[in-house]
Amino acid sequence: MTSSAVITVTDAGIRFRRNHKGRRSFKDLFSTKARRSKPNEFWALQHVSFEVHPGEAIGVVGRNGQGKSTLLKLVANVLIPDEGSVNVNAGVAPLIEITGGFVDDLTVRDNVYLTAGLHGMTREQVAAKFDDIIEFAEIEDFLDTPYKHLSSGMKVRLAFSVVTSLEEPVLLVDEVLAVGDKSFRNKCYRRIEEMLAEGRTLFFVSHSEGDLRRFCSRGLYLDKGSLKLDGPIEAVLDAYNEDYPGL
Ligand SMILES: Nc1ncnc2c1ncn2[C@@H]1O[C@H](COP(=O)(O)OP(=O)(O)OP(=O)(O)O)[C@@H](O)[C@H]1O
Repeated sequence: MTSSAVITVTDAGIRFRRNHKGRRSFKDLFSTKARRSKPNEFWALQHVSFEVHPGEAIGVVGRNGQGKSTLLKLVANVLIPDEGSVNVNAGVAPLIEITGGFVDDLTVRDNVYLTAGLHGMTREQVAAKFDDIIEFAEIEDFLDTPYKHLSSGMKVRLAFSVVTSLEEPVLLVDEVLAVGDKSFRNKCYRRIEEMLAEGRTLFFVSHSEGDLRRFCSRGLYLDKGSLKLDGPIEAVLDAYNEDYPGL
């Protein structure tokens, strides 16, 4: 790892089971690695290596199911690789799986405090930002509403607003901009641009070429669980379009 890298992924691999019945048994916990059963396992990612430097904006492209979200979860430390390593030496604000970080039965207000608190913000720091977070999400009238009663668009607004208010150097965004309406999307674009101007590092999964070209200078192209290409975003999109014309 070079000293300036903020993310270093070295020969990382992760495998999943295709069905729940195939889950490892309790007995497997006590078996040696070689003797464990491996029903229906497959490698969602394998032999993935790259480094990211502070301030880079990286777009992750690939067809459905090729490991993009899995890669972001590895960087967010939500998943641990089965092979190789993923080192992230900065705080990460993850906007991945929208409903992930929020608690259904807590109110909007409590969820904001909880999520920001989990990322190290004090109550005072959250209080100072609270009105801005709610105003950006445009959910002033729902502060005491349980999170589960928000519409799906409102959930996205809240998640985007909270996560981009965290003072973490690395921002992970997985396919959320497609969900909001047009005016909200434009606000999100401006906020991402502000964050990039501040020198933060962006990891961006999207199926929108326009969004990828707008924010990202570098691309990672995942195909069949491998990192097929790591290069300038234009070259990565060209390669992807060539492999899968008309998508
Ligand atoms: N927790 C899990 N358990 C089992 N399989 C999983 C799990 N998470 C992901 N997978 C599988 O791993 C593969 C990669 O999934 P992933 O969500 O990373 O793809 P993706 O490239 O983000 O796809 P999309 O563009 O559809 O969002 C898929 O085959 C998916 O079914």
